[in-house]
Amino acid sequence: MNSAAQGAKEIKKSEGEEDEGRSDGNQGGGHRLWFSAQLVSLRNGKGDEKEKNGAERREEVRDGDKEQMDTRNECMEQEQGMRWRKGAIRSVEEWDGAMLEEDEEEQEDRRKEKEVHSILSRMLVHSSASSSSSSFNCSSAESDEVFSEGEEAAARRRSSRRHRSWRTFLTMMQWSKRRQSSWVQLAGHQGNFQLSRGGVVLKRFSEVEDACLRALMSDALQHFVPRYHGFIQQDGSCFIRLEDLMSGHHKPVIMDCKMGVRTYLEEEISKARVNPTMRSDMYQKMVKVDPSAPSREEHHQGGVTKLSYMQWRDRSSSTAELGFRIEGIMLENGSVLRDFHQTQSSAQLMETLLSFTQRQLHVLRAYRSRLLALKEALRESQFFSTHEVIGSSLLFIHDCTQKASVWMIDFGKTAPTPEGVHLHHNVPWTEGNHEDGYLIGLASLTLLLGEAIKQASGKDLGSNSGGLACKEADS
Ligand SMILES: Nc1ncnc2c1ncn2[C@@H]1O[C@H](COP(=O)(O)OP(=O)(O)OP(=O)(O)O)[C@@H](O)[C@H]1O
Ligand SMILES: O=P(O)(O)O[C@@H]1[C@H](O)[C@H](O)[C@@H](OP(=O)(O)O)[C@H](OP(=O)(O)O)[C@H]1O
Repeated sequence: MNSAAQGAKEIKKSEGEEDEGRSDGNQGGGHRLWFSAQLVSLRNGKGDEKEKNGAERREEVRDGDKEQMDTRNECMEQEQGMRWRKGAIRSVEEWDGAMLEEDEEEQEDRRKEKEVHSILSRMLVHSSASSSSSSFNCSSAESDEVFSEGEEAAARRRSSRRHRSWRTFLTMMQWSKRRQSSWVQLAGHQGNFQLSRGGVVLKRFSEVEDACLRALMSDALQHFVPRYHGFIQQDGSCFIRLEDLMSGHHKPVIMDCKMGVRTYLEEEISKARVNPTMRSDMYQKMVKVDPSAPSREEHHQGGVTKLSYMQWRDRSSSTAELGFRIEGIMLENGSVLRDFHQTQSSAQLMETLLSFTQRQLHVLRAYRSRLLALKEALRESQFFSTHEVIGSSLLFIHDCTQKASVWMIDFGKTAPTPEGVHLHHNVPWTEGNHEDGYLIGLASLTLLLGEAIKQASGKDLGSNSGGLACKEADS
């Protein structure tokens, strides 16, 4: 086969793989559809839902925006003044009663929670009152031996009820465990997120991010960004409401890659020049990773400027060189790895990608296809051509089913380019040119995934079987 034919075959294959990769995105779309329908229903006060197409959904976001305009200014004021309560993630129970909108799924969740508590209390009471019940005899055959004939019918009923209760209890505990353990904040400012329900996460309001998400909902990139559901005010704080990208995944395996050749804004350079504030927390983080990193003066002061810290982070990781870095990974068993500060070389990164995907070819291919599709969407995107994308991440998510997808998140430092500046996104940054190097990072990741696919093709152990030892009902 000549190389052109081979190329064509590769492209065809990629398209097929892309379908696979998108199937998750589409499922996300299905979820979005459902969620939007709930919002419409709440607004119209109607129970009957109609499926809505993409255009209608976008319109809905705009309607929601109109309704929320009154509180937006207040949120922006709060953003300036509010001191964020560190570690403010609250439990599901504490969040109860606090949501502005409670949809059917939320009501069902609440009902299940109450049932779990009531079954649990009943069982504990029963268990302490009766020694025989402590072993939870579930077999009716065993029960037959224990009960006399006269009591048999009632005993059977009791036993069967107990059996059902126990099974329901186990199912609910599994459900409860899944709900509580499935969400993780892998990177970023801890305490920035709150648990929510109905496939939504709440993130601390930022005017910059709010503006980006609004624009993105009708951009060519919309299928690569979590659905934006506007913002809410809660207990005096404002949150943006985002589609929970982990929702619907069973034991998700996730990776956060911060994109671009730099993670600081050009204005942060000017700020550091005019008013160089020493940060002792950043100095501590720096010496923990590399005691020789601070200069003699910084050691003496026990502090570094934020700019100096950020530049060191970019240089000592793969950011400056390859245009992205790994911020964190959560494995299938829930363990979280965040120590990638000095993961810098292509070899280290590829090894990490192979471990993260457990060398599963279908996962590696789905990720690569999704990145190729993202590249296309970025080419068409009006948003991308007019914004400097700094500190934004790609969130990779897969699980033991066939789902694997990549999403753009975190637009807190993404700003419109200054008048007259046109970005290429794939050329080196020099101060004043505002280039972010986003496409350099995307190309590096795509290349590394390609290499990983080659490596895994030789040594793949179980790509067709789903790879990970993960069953739907094993939790
Ligand atoms: N829509 C989402 N669905 C599921 N998880 C999310 C979503 N958005 C963010 N996360 C999780 O939260 C983490 C941090 O997200 P994000 O980067 O937006 O936070 P941040 O505090 O703004 O970060 P930074 O401090 O780098 O600006 C991600 O790594 C991911 O684990
Ligand atoms: O990842 P690390 O090494 O912990 O360092 C943090 C990271 O660079 C964040 O991007 C940055 O927040 P911004 O991007 O929002 O500036 C934060 O600054 P901060 O401490 O001033 O919030 C740093 O501490």
